[in-house]
Amino acid sequence: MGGGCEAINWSLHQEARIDDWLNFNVKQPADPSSPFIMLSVSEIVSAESYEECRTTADWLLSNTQVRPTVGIVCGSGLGGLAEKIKDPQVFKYCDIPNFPRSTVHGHAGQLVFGTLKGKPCVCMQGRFHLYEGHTIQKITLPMRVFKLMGVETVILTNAAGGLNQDYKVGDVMILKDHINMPGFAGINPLAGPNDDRFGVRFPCMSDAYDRELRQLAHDVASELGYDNFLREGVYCVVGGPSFETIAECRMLHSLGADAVGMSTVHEVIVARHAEMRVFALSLISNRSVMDYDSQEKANHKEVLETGMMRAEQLEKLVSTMVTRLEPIDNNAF
Ligand SMILES: O=P(O)(O)O[C@@H]1C[C@H](O)[C@@H](CO)O1
Ligand code: HPA
Repeated sequence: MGGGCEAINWSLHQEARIDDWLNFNVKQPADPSSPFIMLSVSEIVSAESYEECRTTADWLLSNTQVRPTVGIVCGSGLGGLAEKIKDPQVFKYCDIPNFPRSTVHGHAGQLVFGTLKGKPCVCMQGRFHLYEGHTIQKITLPMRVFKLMGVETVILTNAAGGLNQDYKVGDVMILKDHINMPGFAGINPLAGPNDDRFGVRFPCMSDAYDRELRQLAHDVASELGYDNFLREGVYCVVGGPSFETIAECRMLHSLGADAVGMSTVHEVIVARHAEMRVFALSLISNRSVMDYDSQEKANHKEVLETGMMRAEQLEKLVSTMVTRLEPIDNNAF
């Protein structure tokens, strides 16, 4: 291939597709007077990402009659929500073109289509994390596939450590905002050339967590009698997989974070870039260790156990919210 593209191990098929792409997009610039613009591999890959997402969405839509308007992402130990989906059609991630593989215990690794209280849904039973070694484009690919399948609202769940000292294990925190620690080091799913077919170059994140959906969650939780364990706060994402040190927990709390986790934010950024509504909640699976005299130790077993303990209420909360979701009026000003 031409200069400017580092040598990487493309398959023959991919090489052929890239040559086609280069011939179409680079060797014949739209404006003949313009100089050749040699794209780096990352630009080719990001341009490929639209094609990848389109291929994946078309493959899924050709294998199910469901046309989902709601997308749900189940975090560690929270996959039970997918069991509530009626008339489920299940696709294992390993069978879905371009989908990564889930490798974390507590993440089933399958996509479930069906209806939740009559609403057409698609549910990720298991998600992907940077610490598994996936690229940030791969872990957020499902969000773009959701968009291309017609999803309007994304509901994300995760398990997180409680930095806020008022939080107890088993509390549920509605996310009102996030702190993207990896983002400060340039690790952002939107880094690289922007694909206008998904969204704008500089998307706003100050309204990432839909105010109406947060209010709906509070209303439903009150009706269900969940007020005693419902919180609302700021979620901070870190890379993981090691849990945070005491100094890190103290720092993150001083920065305004109420909970710390290893997921969700990257998906939210891509979902908002594509102008889908976002609602997210954290199950506080453990209290972050903030005191050098503490004997507590964060561990994944405790995360999964807390998920099982709170699963029923979380499923009830989310499924009831789904029944009350109004379709987005695309003509509304
Ligand atoms: O997918 P989530 O964010 O729920 O998974 C949490 C964070 C880590 O991946 C893992 C740590 O126990 O659980
Ligand atoms: N830190 C980071 N991620 C987590 C935690 C935690 O304490 N608990 C569950 N996921």
